[in-house]
Amino acid sequence: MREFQLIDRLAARLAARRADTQLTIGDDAAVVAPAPGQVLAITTDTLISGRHFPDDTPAFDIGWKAIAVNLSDLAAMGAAPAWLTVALSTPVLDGPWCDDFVDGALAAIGDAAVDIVGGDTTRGPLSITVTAIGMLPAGAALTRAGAVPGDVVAVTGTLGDAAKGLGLWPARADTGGDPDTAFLLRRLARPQWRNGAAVRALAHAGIDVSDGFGADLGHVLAASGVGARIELAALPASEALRRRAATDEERRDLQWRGGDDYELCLTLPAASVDAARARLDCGLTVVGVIESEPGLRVVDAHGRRCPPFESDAAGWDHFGGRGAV
Ligand SMILES: Nc1ncnc2c1ncn2[C@@H]1O[C@H](COP(=O)(O)OP(=O)(O)OP(=O)(O)O)[C@@H](O)[C@H]1O
Ligand SMILES: Cc1ncc(C[n+]2csc(CCOP(=O)(O)O)c2C)c(N)n1
Ligand SMILES: [Mg+2]
Repeated sequence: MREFQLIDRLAARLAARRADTQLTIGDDAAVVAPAPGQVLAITTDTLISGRHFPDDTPAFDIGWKAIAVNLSDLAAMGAAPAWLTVALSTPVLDGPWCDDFVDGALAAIGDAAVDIVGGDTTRGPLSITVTAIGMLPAGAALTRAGAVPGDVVAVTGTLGDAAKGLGLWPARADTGGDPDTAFLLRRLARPQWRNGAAVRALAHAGIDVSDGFGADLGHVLAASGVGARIELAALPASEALRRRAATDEERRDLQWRGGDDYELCLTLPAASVDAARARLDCGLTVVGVIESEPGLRVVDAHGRRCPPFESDAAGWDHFGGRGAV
């Protein structure tokens, strides 16, 4: 297949759904019309084969993940997603692979009113860069800087599943029939972006958990100039992770520093938690409280401090720790 055959094929599959998409794939740039009074939230994330997903990941899952991680960043800002561009670098133009990739991308969008309005296609090592644009009312963005003492810290869904899935990936041929393993692998391959826009007005601060819960919460604390007390035993874990983690220590470590979860970490008044939970379809678990004293205080079920979890070197860093190799 040639480059322009691919683009024609994409254009045929990606008809605009939104009335405010004025010009989509096919020209030098897309043209979109944000609603009056709304501001745009813009984010971009690259996925590199072998670094963000195993080299032998199916095309559908790569398409899914490339979209989901970007929609997760918009969710963390409380923005309603609207437009995406998808830049694909690939060593070969393989029609069925591209069809599966687009199937996965569209599945990650689901029934959200989001248009893929453009992109780029080049030959090179497999990597995908998505830019996502969302809308929200002026002045209403859910930033990392809004946490205030007395807020509770809450997290959607469960933590640690994707990191466990990554550990299980190499032996999946032997264990793929096991439902817990299948669940954990799926959590890695197809992260679910959360409906951050629905809870924007209830929360004070938000971030999505990509690098690890401890590290990403640390970004909120630093930006807000506050600290937090977190109860390790309160971190939400799936039944699959509870069963598949060899020890409680392994489970806690994966939950705290695993990354790739794409859950939302929110700070909000305790009185708003039930309302926020009712607007989400994924659970929302209170794991701690924001305090005025800077720093992270992590306690176990007996109220004892857990210093290893308080280190700020816990998360994924492409140029340090686990990410440096
Ligand atoms: N090369 C770059 N040029 C300009 N800004 C950058 C660059 N890399 C990161 N940033 C900005 O730095 C901030 C933090 O980026 P970071 O990638 O850590 O956040 P994130 O996108 O939420 O995390 P993740 O990539 O794990 O999803 C963002 O505002 C991002 O736009
Ligand atoms: C093959 C393979 N090796 C390692 C990982 C783990 N991983 C890679 S990037 C990242 C943080 C988010 O990335 P970014 O900060 O670039 O958004 C994490 C947790 C993976 N998913 N696949
Ligand atoms: Mg983020």
